[in-house]
Amino acid sequence: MKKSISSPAATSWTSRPQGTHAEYKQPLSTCISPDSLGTLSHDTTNDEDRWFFEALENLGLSLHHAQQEAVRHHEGPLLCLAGAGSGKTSVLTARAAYLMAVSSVPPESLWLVTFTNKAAAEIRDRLGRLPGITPSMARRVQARTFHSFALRLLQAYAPPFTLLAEERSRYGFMKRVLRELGLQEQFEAETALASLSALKSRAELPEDWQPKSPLERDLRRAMLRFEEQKQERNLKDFDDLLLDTIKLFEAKPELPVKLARRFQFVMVDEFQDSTPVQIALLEAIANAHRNLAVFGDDDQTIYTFNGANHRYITTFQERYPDAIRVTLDLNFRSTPAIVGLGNAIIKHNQDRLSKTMQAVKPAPASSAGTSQQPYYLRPNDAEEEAMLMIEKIQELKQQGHAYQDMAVLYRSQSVSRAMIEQLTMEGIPYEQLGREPLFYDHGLVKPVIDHLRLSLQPRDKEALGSAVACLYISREQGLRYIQQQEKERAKKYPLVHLASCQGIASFQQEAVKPRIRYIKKLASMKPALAVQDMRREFYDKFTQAASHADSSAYQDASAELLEELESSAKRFDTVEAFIKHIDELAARYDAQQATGSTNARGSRTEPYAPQQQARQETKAKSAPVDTPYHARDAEEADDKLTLMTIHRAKGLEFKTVFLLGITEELLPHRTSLRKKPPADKKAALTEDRSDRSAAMAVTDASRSQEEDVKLQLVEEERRLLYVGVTRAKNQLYISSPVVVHGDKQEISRFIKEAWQQ
Ligand SMILES: Nc1ncnc2c1ncn2[C@@H]1O[C@H](COP(=O)(O)OP(=O)(O)OP(=O)(O)O)[C@@H](O)[C@H]1O
Repeated sequence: MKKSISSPAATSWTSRPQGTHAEYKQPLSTCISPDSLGTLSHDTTNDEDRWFFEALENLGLSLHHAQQEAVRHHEGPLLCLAGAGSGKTSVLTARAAYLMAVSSVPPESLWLVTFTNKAAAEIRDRLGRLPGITPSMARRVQARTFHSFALRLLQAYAPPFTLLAEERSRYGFMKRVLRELGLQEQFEAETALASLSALKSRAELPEDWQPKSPLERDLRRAMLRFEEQKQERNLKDFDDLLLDTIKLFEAKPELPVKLARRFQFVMVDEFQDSTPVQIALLEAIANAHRNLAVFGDDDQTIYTFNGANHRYITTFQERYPDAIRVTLDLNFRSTPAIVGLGNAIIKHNQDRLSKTMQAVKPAPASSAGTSQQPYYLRPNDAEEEAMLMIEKIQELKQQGHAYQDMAVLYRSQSVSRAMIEQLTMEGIPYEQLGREPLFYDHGLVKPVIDHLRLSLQPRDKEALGSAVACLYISREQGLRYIQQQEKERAKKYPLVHLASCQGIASFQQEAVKPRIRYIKKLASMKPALAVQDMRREFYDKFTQAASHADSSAYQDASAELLEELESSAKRFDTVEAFIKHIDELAARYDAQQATGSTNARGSRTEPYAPQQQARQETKAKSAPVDTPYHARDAEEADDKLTLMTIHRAKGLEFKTVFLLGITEELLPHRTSLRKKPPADKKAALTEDRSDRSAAMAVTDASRSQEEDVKLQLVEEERRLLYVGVTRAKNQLYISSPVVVHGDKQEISRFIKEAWQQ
C-alpha cells in the first residue's frame, strides 16, 4: 500500500511533525491506572516506619513499593536507577529523612552530593519539611556539590590559597600565557582551557600527558606554563579543587579515614554525570564503609564534554557486586503522550540500560487550546519560530496559564537569539537561568558589531577599544595613546594615531591605515555582507568556516555564533538600521535585567558580564525605555517565563515546555554529525588513559575509536533531546525551523525516528 503523506500545513502548530506518514501513530506510553497504583503505594506493613510513610502521604507523597525499598535501604551499596520524572530526587531526600527520623542516624553522618549548589539548597529546604526532621537537623546535613565539599576540605586542611573563581580571570590568564609563548595563533584560550579541564577531570596532570604531535607539545607547554603561573600566585581554579583534594588524601591518608568515620552514609544525585576525579574522591571516602547510594539515569548523561562518564552508572554493579538495584520506571511528572515521546526517542540509543517508562499521571482533560499531546511546528526560520512561539505563549497566558509555569529550552545560545530578541522587544517578562550575555555582547560577536559601529561613529570609545584589540595591540595601551594624541590633534578617525605610535611593532603600525579604509567601507555595505566580510577578515582562520573537516567543537560553536549574526543582519538594509536596532534592544534588555532579575550565576558566561555592565553604564542611561504596560503588570506579580539551555534544565520540571531549534545540525548538533569527530570532543569521550592521549592528538586516532566516538556524540545529543522533552509535565511544543543559517534542514532525526517506529 502506498503511504499517504500528510499535506504540508501552513505554518501552524500540528499534532504530528510535518511530513510524517498519516499511518504513523503518535508514540504513547502505557499508563498505570491510579487503582493499581493504590495497591503499589500502601506497603506500610512495617510497624516501625508506618508513621513515616503515612506522614509522607499526608504531605502528598505516596511512595510506591520500589520507592519505599530505596528509602528503607540501610547499609551497603545501592543503585537507584531511575528514569526521568520517576521520583529519584524525591526518594533520595526521603531516604535521608528516613535515616535520621526512623534509623536515628545523626544528621552530621550524611553527605548528600548534588549536581548544583541550587539543588543542594533545595534538598536542604525540602528535608526540613519531611516527617521527623527539624530545620536544624536539615541544616546539619552536608548537602553539597563535589566542588563545594572539596573547597571546604582544602580550606580546612591545606595551606591557604586564593580561588580563581571567575572564568573571565582564568581565560585572561590563559590568553596571556598563549601570547607569552607565541601560541596565540595556534590555540584559542578556551580550547587550551577545555583540554586542560578534560585532563584534570580524569585526575591527570599536564606533566603526565605524553603529547604525540608538535601541536600537542605546544598545547602541553601552554598548560604547564598556565599551571606554573597559578602556582606562583598561589591560585587554584575549580578544576584544581577535586584534584588537589585527592592529592591531600595521598599526603594525609588519615584524612579520608576520618571523613569515612564521620560520613557514614553517602548519597549521590545525578550520578550519571560523574567524572573520574569525582569518583576517585567519592570512593576514597565511601569505600571504607560502602554505604554508598547512587541515584541516576544513564539516559540523562549530558555532560560528557565536562568529562562525565555514564559508564560509572551502567557498570556500578560490576564495581559493587553486592549493590542492591532498585529501578524506578513509573513517571509521575508527565502525561502519557510526553512519556511516550521520551521513550520513543531514547530507545534508539544503543549504549544504555534498557528501561521503558510508564506514565502514572492520567492525560489531563483537554481544555481550550491545550491538549495532552505534544505539538509540532515547522516555521520557516528562527524569526518565524520566535514569533509563533510567542503568540502561543501569549495565548496560553490569556487562557490563565502563568508565565512561570512555562519554559523555553534550547541547545545553545545562538539558537535562542531570535526568541530573546522578540521577547525583549515585546516586553514579555522572562528570566534566563544561567545569565547569558546579550547575543551581540558575546566575545566573538561584539568586535564585529563594534567595527560596524565605528564605521558610523569613528570616535565611539568602546568600539575603538575593540578595533585596537583586533589589531593585536593592547586595548589599554592603544586607547591611552589615542586619548593623549587626541588632546593635541583631534582627528576624524582617532584610530589613525596608532599608525605613528612608537610603543607598538612596525607591522602593527602598518596595519592601521588599511584597517581604517576597511572600516570606512563597511558603512555603505549591506549589513549581512559586511558581517560576512568581517568573518572572513577576522575569524576565518580560526573558525575554519570554509572547511569544517578539522575544526574543534569550540570552533564550530564560534562559527555558529557568527552565522547567526549574519542571519540576524539580513533583516536590515543598512548598517545604521542594524546598529539602531541593537542599541534599542540592548537598552530594553538591560532595563529588563535590572528590574529584579534573580538569575542564577552562570560561571561559564562570566567573561561577558563586564561588557554588559559597561554598556549599561554608557548606553542605558542615555536611552530611556518604555516598558510596556502588560510587562510592568506581570513583573509586579513576579510572573516570568523561564529560558535556559537544556543542559541547565536538568532536574527541573515545568507545566509547559517549548523546545526551540529541533532541527538537523542544531539537535543533533553539526559537531556530532561530522565524518571525523573533532579532537576536543574525542578527548572528552575516550576513556582509557592510553587511548586518551591519542584522542587528543589532532591527526592520529584509529578508525574504530573514531566510529565509537561518533556514535557516542550522536547518542549524547539524543539524550539531550530526551532530557528536554521529559521536563514537561502537561504540554510540550516542539519547533523545527526549516532554514538554519541559510541552509535548508530536515526536522531532527530523533523526532522522525520516534514517529516512525
Ligand atoms: N510516589 C509519588 N507520587 C506522586 N508524585 C510523585 C511520586 N514520586 C515523585 N513524584 C513527583 O514526580 C515528579 C518528579 O519527581 P523527581 O523530580 O523527584 O523525579 P526525578 O527522577 O528526580 O526526575 P528527573 O531525573 O527527570 O529530573 C515531582 O513532581 C515529584 O513530586
